[in-house]
Amino acid sequence: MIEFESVSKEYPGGAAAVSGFSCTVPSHRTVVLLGSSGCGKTTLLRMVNRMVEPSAGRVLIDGEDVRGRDPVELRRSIGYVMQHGGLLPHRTIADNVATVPVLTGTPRREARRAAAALLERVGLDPALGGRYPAQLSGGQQQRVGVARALAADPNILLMDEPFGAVDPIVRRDLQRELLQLQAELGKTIVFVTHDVDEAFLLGDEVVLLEAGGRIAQRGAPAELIARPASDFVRDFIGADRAERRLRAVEVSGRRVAVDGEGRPVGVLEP
Ligand SMILES: Nc1ncnc2c1ncn2[C@@H]1O[C@H](COP(=O)(O)OP(=O)(O)OP(=O)(O)O)[C@@H](O)[C@H]1O
Repeated sequence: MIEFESVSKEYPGGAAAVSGFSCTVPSHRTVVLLGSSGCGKTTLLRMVNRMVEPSAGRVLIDGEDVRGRDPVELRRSIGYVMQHGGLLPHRTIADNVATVPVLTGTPRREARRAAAALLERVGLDPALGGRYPAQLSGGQQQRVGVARALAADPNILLMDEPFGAVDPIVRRDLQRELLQLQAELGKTIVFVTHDVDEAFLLGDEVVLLEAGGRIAQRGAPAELIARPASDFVRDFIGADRAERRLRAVEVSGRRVAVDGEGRPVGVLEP
């Protein structure tokens, strides 16, 4: 469990990036921090592994203030996936994945073997382990980023717009694979995105942020749709989403759901 207790952050010379943010991320759940650029999502995420120190308030992991933890050891114990993969360009894929286990004492050969299994787990051919990051597609690099974050078998995964830089089809694949992985692994995940659909697909709970890290609303995706707490929430999640009425039409023997303007939104199960 991760607890943010009234955390604030003022960067030198800047306005408050986050003020008085409180939130609990239950163990084995995915909480998505959703909001526009600059609302403080990354700042909040990085407070968990002490890449950012709060100006006030504290962050607890399983009841323990992270300030009492050695930052290097803390970072190695938490998986972190960045938007552009953050892979080391001059190391092979296998070595990128094996970096933290090797640093924490796993013999290199064993770490490489584990890396190959992890690559498979995230849907990559383990033979890619011998390549360098630049020899992989963007989507493949993101998968490696996830494998690397999982390598030390952390309880917590921090994911900062991990699928933001890939095309919509690959993005969809990565999202589904993450759901599958999470169903198997049950990590405690904090996932940052500005994409409403991604947040609603992945989040057990969504925390919608306004400027300055203020919580506009938090809840299960369906709650945000059913009862948006303000006009801001209504607008952010898609002004018409809550009001959109769907109806079914018959097309080539299947029932297709269409919205009020006749746009198809999906096929209904028989
Ligand atoms: N190292 C820093 N020094 C000064 N100001 C910073 C620093 N990092 C972030 N900020 C400012 O703090 C605010 C919040 O930034 P943050 O990166 O947390 O937002 P974000 O919601 O993650 O945005 P994005 O989606 O664009 O990454 C912004 O106004 C940003 O300019």
